[in-house]
Amino acid sequence: MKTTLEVQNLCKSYEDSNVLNDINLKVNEGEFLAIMGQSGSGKSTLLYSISGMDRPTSGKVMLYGKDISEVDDDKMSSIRLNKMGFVFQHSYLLKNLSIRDNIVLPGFKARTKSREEINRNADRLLAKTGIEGVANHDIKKVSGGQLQRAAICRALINQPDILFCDEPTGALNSSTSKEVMDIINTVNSEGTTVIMVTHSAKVASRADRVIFLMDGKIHDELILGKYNGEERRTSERVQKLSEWLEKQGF
Ligand SMILES: Nc1ncnc2c1ncn2[C@@H]1O[C@H](COP(=O)(O)OP(=O)(O)OP(=O)(O)O)[C@@H](O)[C@H]1O
Repeated sequence: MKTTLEVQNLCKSYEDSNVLNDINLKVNEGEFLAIMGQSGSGKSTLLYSISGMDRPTSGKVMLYGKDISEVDDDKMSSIRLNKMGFVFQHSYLLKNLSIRDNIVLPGFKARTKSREEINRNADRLLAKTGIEGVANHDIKKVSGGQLQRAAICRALINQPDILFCDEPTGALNSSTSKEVMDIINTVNSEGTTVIMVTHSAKVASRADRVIFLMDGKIHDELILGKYNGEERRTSERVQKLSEWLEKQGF
């Protein structure tokens, strides 16, 4: 199995506090990894340090075998634009653009595909996420769930190798969360590697593997295997994960 991302001896400090301490982690191609831990345990710091949004203090981050921890800022921006997609708790869509224009923008910025191809990709993503009906709407005139679907489309417009998600359902109600997680599972089942930070056992139960951060280290991991959406198995996964989280003191 191919390794998409490998983290070697990663440490991250802010002034005099060590947030991450000698993290080693391999994420396989097509894997869905969830990162959990108490508030302040360093989950977002880990996500940002491995996705080039922030720099590790020491250690290496290898993307398909190439060290990206020390590339210059321009190269890192290009890697983020072309190889990585990002979804956060809030959609951060641009207010003066329509849903569709927000989605195609990173496609035009990347300058690797023709206008026609970018538009075709946008149409495919809008249909896949069920928001084609609001494509030309102002972002102030759609629901929170539709905004988050649009954020997922925008993250996928350049067909990234990895989708990084930081609390992607944190601002959504439970039925909208389920719909957004169904989309993320579909994207993953089509081959995109997903790395997601979440507080929620229900959301993390969609992942293949969950790691638990404590004291700046990976304290434990739980293998859940591929999610198949079947109701009974979903509740078994949540149950197994909740018991494991209880053991971690969560
Ligand atoms: N830019 C920064 N400067 C200084 N300290 C920071 C910075 N970013 C994060 N920290 C500190 O690093 C620690 C880990 O923060 P981080 O946001 O990664 O935790 P988290 O597990 O994602 O928390 P939460 O679940 O509350 O979002 C915290 O103590 C935080 O105060």
